[in-house]
Amino acid sequence: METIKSHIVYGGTLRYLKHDSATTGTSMTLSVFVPAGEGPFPVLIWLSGLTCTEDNFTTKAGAYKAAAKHGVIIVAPDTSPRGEGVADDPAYDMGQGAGFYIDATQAPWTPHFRMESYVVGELIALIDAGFPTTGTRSVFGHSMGGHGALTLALRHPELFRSVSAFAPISSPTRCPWGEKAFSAYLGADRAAWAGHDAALLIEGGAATGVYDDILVDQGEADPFLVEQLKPELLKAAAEKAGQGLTLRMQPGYDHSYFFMASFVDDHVAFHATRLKA
Ligand SMILES: N[C@@H](CCC(=O)N[C@@H](CS)C(=O)NCC(=O)O)C(=O)O
Repeated sequence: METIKSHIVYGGTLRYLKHDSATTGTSMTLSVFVPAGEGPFPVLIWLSGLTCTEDNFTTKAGAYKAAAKHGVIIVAPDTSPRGEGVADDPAYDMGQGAGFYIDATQAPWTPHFRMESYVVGELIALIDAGFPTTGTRSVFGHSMGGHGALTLALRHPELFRSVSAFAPISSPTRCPWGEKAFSAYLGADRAAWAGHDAALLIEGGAATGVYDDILVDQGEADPFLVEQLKPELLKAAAEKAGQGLTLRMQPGYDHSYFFMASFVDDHVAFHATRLKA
């Protein structure tokens, strides 16, 4: 792992890092905040949305004051493999910057687009080997990364203590962003899609009894709310399955990091409580 740059913030150390990933077959970038002190500290993984790199959350979310206060490491990976020789698409919602936290099964995406395996395998191992962690972790994210946080937590409940999301794509099999990405990365057979749909996973009882509560914040003035995000599908699924879900509709807030900065302290506290239980 190579350190690109490092800053002290709220007494802790924030590093931008780069490493060669065996999973994606590319160089991958990430940021890691480690609080002051020797630790060990629990880990909170952040997954960003469409068009983002590790930098958007790191510079805009304002999460490190709360992370320092609660003694939590925060890791923010890039949203996809990148570089020459990596498949891409001119659209903002496909290809580089739009990895959707799944392992592609279709050409031309298969060799590098393996973001599920990257996050739950290599990234977790890298952090536990390179930093003073307790070996416990939680996950949260925004939009495409909210979908990533929810689905990875539901698919791998043994790896995470808690999960939360901002404006998640609640049911990618039932919205244009998800239908487009899943068609390309997973193919036309919708049977392969269901296992990567948070609402369907919850409805099917994927992690019932594992997570006491799932915290979701959603801005009511988010331009993607009705067509893409559909938190009502998450809510209906949770009610049907008896899954704890706190969906907070936030009047006036949009889809931006200003919205997330306004509520990120609540999310860090939500996870810190569960990581230290
Ligand atoms: N049309 C927008 C859609 C993408 C978008 O809103 N991305 C969200 C995540 S889904 C984001 O976090 N953008 C980066 C930022 O606000 O820093 C764009 O191209 O920026």
